[in-house]
Amino acid sequence: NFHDIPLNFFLGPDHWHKLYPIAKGKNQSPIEINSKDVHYDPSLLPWFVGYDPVGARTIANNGRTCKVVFDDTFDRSGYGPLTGIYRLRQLHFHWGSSNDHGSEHIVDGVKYAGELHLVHWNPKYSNYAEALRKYDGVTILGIFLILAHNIPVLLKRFLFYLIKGKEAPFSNFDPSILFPKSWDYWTYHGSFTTPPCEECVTWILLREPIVISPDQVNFSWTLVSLLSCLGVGPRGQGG
Ligand SMILES: N/C(=N\S(N)(=O)=O)N1CCCC1
Ligand SMILES: [Zn+2]
Repeated sequence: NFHDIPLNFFLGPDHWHKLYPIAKGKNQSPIEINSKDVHYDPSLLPWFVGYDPVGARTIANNGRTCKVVFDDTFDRSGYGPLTGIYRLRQLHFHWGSSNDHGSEHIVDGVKYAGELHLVHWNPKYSNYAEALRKYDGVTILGIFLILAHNIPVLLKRFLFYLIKGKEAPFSNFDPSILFPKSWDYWTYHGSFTTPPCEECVTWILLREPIVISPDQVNFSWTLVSLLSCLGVGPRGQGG
């Protein structure tokens, strides 16, 4: 619940280590990617994904972001190129108060307007909580967002429709429809970017950003979120 987040969280990253010592670890995310320091690794495989749209369960506004939760009780959705198939658990967005910042990772000094994160965990562990304690427990797919003019206002409006702290049914959604054309990626080993900050994350960051335009946000998301709040959400063929 929004109010359960300890005050420490709101005091910002410099204070997180008081509750989460790992926040001062050596593999903390986000990082800045400098193209001149990136090494090509021929052993890395192209990555693939197979999301079952029926796996989407709810959409919620936790007061800080919009989060879509998926059914991760069995191998319904997964992706590589890591060892084994990781299960999609949730996706969420990061954005700023204007289009010149908002992403968590920075590329050659560029802050994108936002960043979409798809959080997956390794089912070789018995559950998500155990996966958080393992080096190869979690992988997060990060996609940079370029927002057309005045999108932050529209995103805030979208969040407004998802009444703060309210969760609404949401299904029949395949996140891969949001993916860019190129699936070229950078990868590194890091952590969650907010508490608990565990260093259990293999990051896969797509080099090509996606562009979100007002009509997309203003119409589809708002409509979907409104319908979700009213419990009407997209379901199967019924739409
Ligand atoms: N920081 C996080 N995800 S992120 N921004 O690193 O993808 N999370 C914290 C709790 C569950 C996900
Ligand atoms: Zn995130």
